[in-house]
Amino acid sequence: MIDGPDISENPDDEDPHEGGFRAHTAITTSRGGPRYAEFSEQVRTLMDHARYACPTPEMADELIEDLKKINDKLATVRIDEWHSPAGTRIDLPSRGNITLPPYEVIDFGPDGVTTTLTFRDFHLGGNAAAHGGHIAVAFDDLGGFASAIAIEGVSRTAYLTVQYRSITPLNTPLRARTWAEKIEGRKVFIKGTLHDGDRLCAEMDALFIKLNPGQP
Ligand SMILES: CCCCCCCC/C=C\CCCCCCCC(=O)SCCNC(=O)CCNC(=O)[C@H](O)C(C)(C)COP(=O)(O)OP(=O)(O)OC[C@H]1O[C@@H](n2cnc3c(N)ncnc32)[C@H](O)[C@@H]1OP(=O)(O)O
Repeated sequence: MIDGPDISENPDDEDPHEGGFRAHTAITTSRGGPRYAEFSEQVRTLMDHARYACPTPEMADELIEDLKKINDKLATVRIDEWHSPAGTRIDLPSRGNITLPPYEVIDFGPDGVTTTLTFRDFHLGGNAAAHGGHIAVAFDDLGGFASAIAIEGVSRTAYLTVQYRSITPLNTPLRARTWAEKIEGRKVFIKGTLHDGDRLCAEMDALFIKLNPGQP
């Protein structure tokens, strides 16, 4: 049975994973410890710098050694996707998922989800503008979020189209809104907008399908 969010801090307390998708959306605020937010921020900053860095060959040698050490350390604490902090820490930008453009939820409910979304240096597409693919990534997650709220269940994206209306700047707090426009059986039609102040940057039109119990 697909239910709403599961309030659980202890991974052992959670329902077992059903089918190919999790049956409950875990809500956690302590996984990864009190400094997990700082850890995530350091990873994002690393990606920002890496995007623009041009190391000398000597520095590349050093960086490779340093990064190897960090990767070896991280490899010792890898766990499964259902219990990792990334994706479940609802107190952090984008639920602690560093692969997503960071957003902070301002409001969510039956009318949809409103967030402040900031594309970083590593989301560069070209000419100081955000990459269109990253904009679609943000819409996919925020569309899935709005769908989850609307149907109180888990859905997958069947299609997602983005109209890029004007340049989306980096390092600028933007306003993203997604909402369910219509629900027909398992079909959840989601709309979204992305604004820089009053200026419309992009619009999204998507269909999410509510998953059947156990459906991957
Ligand atoms: C206090 C704070 C609380 C915070 C709480 C936080 C909550 C946050 C919650 C959540 C946030 C996370 C959000 C993440 C979101 C990410 C989502 C993704 O990226 S998903 C990965 C990409 N998508 C795929 O990989 C799908 C691949 N495709 C499939 O698996 C299937 O095709 C699927 C499931 C989409 C549909 O398959 P079928 O077998 O279940 O259903 P069939 O029968 O084919 O379709 C059902 C209906 O939909 C229509 N349909 C299906 N696909 C369509 C399409 N592409 N275009 C138009 N219609 C389509 C069909 O014609 C049918 O319509 P008729 O019922 O006959 O009217």
